[in-house]
Amino acid sequence: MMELIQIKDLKVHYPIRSGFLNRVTDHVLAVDGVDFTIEKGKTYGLVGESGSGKSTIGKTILGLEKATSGQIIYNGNDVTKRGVRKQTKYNRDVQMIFQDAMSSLNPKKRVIDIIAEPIRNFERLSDQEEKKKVKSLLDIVGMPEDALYKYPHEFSGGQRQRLGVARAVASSPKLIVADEPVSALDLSVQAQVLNFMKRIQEEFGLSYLFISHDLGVVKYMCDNIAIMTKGRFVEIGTREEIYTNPQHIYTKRLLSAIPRIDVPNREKHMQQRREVEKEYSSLQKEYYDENGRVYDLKTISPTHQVALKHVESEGV
Ligand SMILES: Nc1ncnc2c1ncn2[C@@H]1O[C@H](COP(=O)(O)OP(=O)(O)OP(=O)(O)O)[C@@H](O)[C@H]1O
Repeated sequence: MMELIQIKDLKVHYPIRSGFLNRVTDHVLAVDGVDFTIEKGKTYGLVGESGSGKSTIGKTILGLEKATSGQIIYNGNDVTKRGVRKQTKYNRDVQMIFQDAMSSLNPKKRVIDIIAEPIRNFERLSDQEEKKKVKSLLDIVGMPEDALYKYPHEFSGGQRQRLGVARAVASSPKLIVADEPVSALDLSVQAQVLNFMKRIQEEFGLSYLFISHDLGVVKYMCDNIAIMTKGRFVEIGTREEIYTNPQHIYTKRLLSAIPRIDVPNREKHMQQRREVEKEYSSLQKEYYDENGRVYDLKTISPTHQVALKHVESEGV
């Protein structure tokens, strides 16, 4: 395996301020100690429900949020340090695609300026060269040349997402953080966008960090997957492992929630789902870690890095 970027014991805690002195009284443990590696040319999926900390990991890798502790190692450098990101090609090598291309594309700018922006940040091209480059990027994402001088509102949601991808690949990145890239799109358009994201991945040898709450989409896109809840990974594995042999009740529960449209198996699926829900709700025992923090069984897993000690419900 060829590793591109390594995340080590990453924690991102947001301060909560209160009282008339506006003192920090507590912290949201948005990301609370995760380890993973994204390989070259592969897609790493982060799955979990709203608020589990997925976006915070993405933003911290992009340098938009500050790590509280831990390391992000890229080409041997720890890029959680701002100075390191500036000195290296990191800011150029790591780009993003957002869920909502409408709000991430400047409505007052024309397509040529939107897509050329990352190029302008990193290299000086003549107007001619720049135009040629933007045209080729439009071609790569399957958009016509006459898009050059149009504005974002003149396109459909799927087309805007293509423009977002064209901008993300403009600086020839190595990694793209894609945060819910298709969630706002119609199902038929989702498939198109996912397919050309795959095509571009092959063409450029790109890696993706693919963030989604949709296990159907993740199965289609991701080679390795981490299931997240409350700032921690409860299960990590290859696509095969996660989908054919899920270990953690939380993963089983997410999988059983994928809607089934094949009618003959629907009743069987509903039965499995009821069983998972029953198992999930019957787990009342609690665990605590070395700092005395208490966890539900729901939120920890066999792969948990911290040695958790078991507390019988009656004993606490
Ligand atoms: N700037 C912030 N200040 C304080 N708390 C924050 C901030 N950003 C996120 N949080 C909190 O951190 C936790 C993780 O949020 P995050 O957005 O990473 O989750 P998520 O899994 O991406 O969810 P979603 O899919 O809804 O975006 C949540 O409890 C959220 O309320």
